[in-house]
Amino acid sequence: MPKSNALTEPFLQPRPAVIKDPSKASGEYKQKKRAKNVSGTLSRIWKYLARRKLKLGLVLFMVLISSALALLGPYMIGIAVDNYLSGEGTFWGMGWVRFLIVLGVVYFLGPITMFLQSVWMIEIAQETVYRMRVDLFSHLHKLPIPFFGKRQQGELMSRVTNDMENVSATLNSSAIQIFSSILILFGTLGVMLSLSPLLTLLTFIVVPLMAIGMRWITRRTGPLFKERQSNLGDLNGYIEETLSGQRIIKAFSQEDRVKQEFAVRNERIRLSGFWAQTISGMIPKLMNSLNNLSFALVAGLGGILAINGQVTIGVIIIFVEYARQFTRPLNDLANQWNTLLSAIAGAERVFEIMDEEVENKDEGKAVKLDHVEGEVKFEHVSFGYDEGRSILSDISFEAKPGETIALVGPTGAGKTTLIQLLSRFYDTSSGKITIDGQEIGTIQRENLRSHMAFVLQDTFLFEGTIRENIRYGRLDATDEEIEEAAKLANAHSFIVRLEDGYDKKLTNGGSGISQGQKQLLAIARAMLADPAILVLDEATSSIDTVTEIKIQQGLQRLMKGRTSFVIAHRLNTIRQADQILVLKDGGLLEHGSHEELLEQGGFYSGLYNGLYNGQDMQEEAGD
Ligand SMILES: Nc1ncnc2c1ncn2[C@@H]1O[C@H](COP(=O)(O)OP(=O)(O)OP(=O)(O)O)[C@@H](O)[C@H]1O
Repeated sequence: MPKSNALTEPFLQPRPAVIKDPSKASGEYKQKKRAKNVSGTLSRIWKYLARRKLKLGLVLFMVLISSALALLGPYMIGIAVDNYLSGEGTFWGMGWVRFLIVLGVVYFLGPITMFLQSVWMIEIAQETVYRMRVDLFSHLHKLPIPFFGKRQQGELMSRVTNDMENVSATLNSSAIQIFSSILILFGTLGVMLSLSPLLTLLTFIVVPLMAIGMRWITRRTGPLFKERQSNLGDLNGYIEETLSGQRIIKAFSQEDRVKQEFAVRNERIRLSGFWAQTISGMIPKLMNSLNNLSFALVAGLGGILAINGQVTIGVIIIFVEYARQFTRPLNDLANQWNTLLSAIAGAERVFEIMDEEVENKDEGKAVKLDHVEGEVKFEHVSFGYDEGRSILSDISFEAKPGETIALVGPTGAGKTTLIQLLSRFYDTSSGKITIDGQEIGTIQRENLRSHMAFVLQDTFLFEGTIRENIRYGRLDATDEEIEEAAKLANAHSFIVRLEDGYDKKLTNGGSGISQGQKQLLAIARAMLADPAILVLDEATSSIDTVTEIKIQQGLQRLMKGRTSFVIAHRLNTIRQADQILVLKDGGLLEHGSHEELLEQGGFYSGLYNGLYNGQDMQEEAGD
């Protein structure tokens, strides 16, 4: 049996329902804003940042310089005024021209250092987030199928996009701004105290008022912003749901109802957004007023102190400037703090995924099979998705290389589950499954799956050309091999009739081609992969007779010489199978060829002789 080296089609889990209201649907979403382990998360972010230690050092150096320059400018002006008034004529030992030049340099260098620190920090931030994104994405793809079964797709998406974006934005500016704000704040305080403790006290008298005012406002805006976020999530979920359910909405003429529901959700955002923005818009006004109050106090009381000779005019000028200056970092700190906390929470959510155990964690000692004949054995296999609920129990059978095994049974009997165990998307609870005598638990998962191909009912096509989609079966296949596979699969004739032939671009999961054509492509893909073991889920949807015949022919060629497991719906397929496994309630009820089972006169023969009069065996079995 030839060997393939690529999985032909991911064994898709059914798409989880879209979150209607993320704040309700997932407890996790609610906790999103707060990190549980801030120091642990910060140290992990640091590990990424530390790769650019040198540049980071430069950034910090620039922050120090720019903060020092921000303090120096007003200080120099104050000194100059004092020295001028006292008629000293020199300023720090300099003539006024030199002094002005130095002052000019101080004010000129300030923005330059800020520009440099910001550009370098953006570079570090973008690289850090780039690496984190790469790690997260590659980790996501190593996670086992059960992980995806338990998670909301939208929620996972939001971690890769929103949370990463949050981290990115914060690293870009907030982190450095917070650091610089703290430096300026303490620097200002230090210089002020050294000049006049009394004036410092006067200047800072407004700080508690600011704190009280800010607290009053944020207490009101906090819940409003949260509500707005949650409403936004709700609206996003609704838009996603209605877009993916477009056909159903149109088919049931639900457009008006959908519009009304959208309007209700949209209105909720408008209201919460209005109040959140209006109340938070009061912050700058409050800050401004208190700033002016501080200015008046320093100017007025400072004047009295100056008359009494306790401080100089220059010192008052320095204080007036600083008073204006220190509210900015205070403001920044208040603004950036929340952003920082939410970014840490976002990073934590990203790391949470990275900490999930990967599928091939302990595969170091696992074997790799270069060649597979296709002998498959199930020995007393039992399994349950959740503890305490058995789905398959004590299944035993043997498939010889090249045989076709039809899986028959009512809906929910466990046919898909059996296939999932064979491809090790899930591991058995007890018993063992072997391929060519090798227990599958001891084979590297990727290697195991490379010997299998899947043709499922719902063919998944990626955005790209038809050629690329077939090549998914084996990435190193030549164009000739792709065409050869398409010919064998009976897909070639329809492909060449398309406008761009093999180069036709497929979008939206292959919206431009029919269901039957999609299946032909899936067969071509599997043909190209050339696996020893094949998994087929026969389509139940009705396809026109000509295409149906083409699919059947393609499948016959594909199955030839390969061990094939078919979740069979067509009587023909079932009749021709070497073995039929009749599953019922998770157990192997009957097992044998079509003739043997008819002779047994059991469930299968009952189905066949009595109930069966249509096309779909599984449907009848379920009734
Ligand atoms: N990811 C899962 N987690 C929990 N239970 C599951 C999961 N997938 C399937 N089940 C349950 O396992 C049982 C068997 O499902 P399975 O999909 O194997 O049946 P099936 O025979 O393939 O049905 P159908 O013919 O309808 O596709 C069902 O009761 C189903 O609810």
